[in-house]
Amino acid sequence: MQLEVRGLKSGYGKVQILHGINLKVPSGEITTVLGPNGAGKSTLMKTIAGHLPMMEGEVVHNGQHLNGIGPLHVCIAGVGLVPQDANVFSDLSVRDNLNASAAAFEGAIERIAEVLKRFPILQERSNQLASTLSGGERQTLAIATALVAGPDILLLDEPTAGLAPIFVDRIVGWVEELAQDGTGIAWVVEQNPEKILAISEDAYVLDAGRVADVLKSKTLLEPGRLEEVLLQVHA
Ligand SMILES: Nc1ncnc2c1ncn2[C@@H]1O[C@H](COP(=O)(O)OP(=O)(O)OP(=O)(O)O)[C@@H](O)[C@H]1O
Repeated sequence: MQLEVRGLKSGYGKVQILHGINLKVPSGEITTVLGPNGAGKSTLMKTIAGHLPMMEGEVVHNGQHLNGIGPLHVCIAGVGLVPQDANVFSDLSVRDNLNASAAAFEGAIERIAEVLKRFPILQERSNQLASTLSGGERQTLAIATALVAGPDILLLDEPTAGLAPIFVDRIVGWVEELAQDGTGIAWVVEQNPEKILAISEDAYVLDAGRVADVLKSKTLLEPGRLEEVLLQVHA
């Protein structure tokens, strides 16, 4: 089981941002996506998830083509996205955010209990409005609402950005567990790269809408190597 992206081109209106991306997200592995600001990492995640139309290319998951089926059907097919921003309903409680996500997916109501067990902090705060959660709690809720849909591929767009180290460690730990349970993870990484590279298999380096390099993530943990790779794409 895996997600495969072939020759993907997309952008905003007539402005093309991605120029033929090839990417594999195998199940049970964490695949990182790195690159400078504006390289197209979020655009890639949004396009795979069906939030942006593709101009060309294919997204195939377990043999099913996801092109043009729209975000809800991409989720139903088993590919979930945790976007960088606006990833929870602020005016709803934690519990109602989970219920709202569950409403669209078969068997999802039963998964709420599993998800709350995985994230006890959300259980404790189930009646609290999402707008009053801390940044780390809100990101946890965003991940939890994606999990309620029962994805076997999860796209994470910088879920640890700006979080306190304790939440970074928790999220890294949870995502590692999800991968061990068989979920394929694509993780857009900017902050805390070392923690994520240490548990990831392949790293895709994006630059100006193209894949500049595909490396074994652990090689980027060698002193100075990550900086070197990112400087090369800036050159
Ligand atoms: N809604 C939009 N309309 C038009 N252009 C956009 C839109 N969103 C992003 N872009 C442009 O697309 C390009 C890629 O942006 P994207 O957010 O995908 O990059 P990124 O690699 O995720 O960057 P960052 O690390 O800063 O989040 C940028 O030039 C950006 O200005």
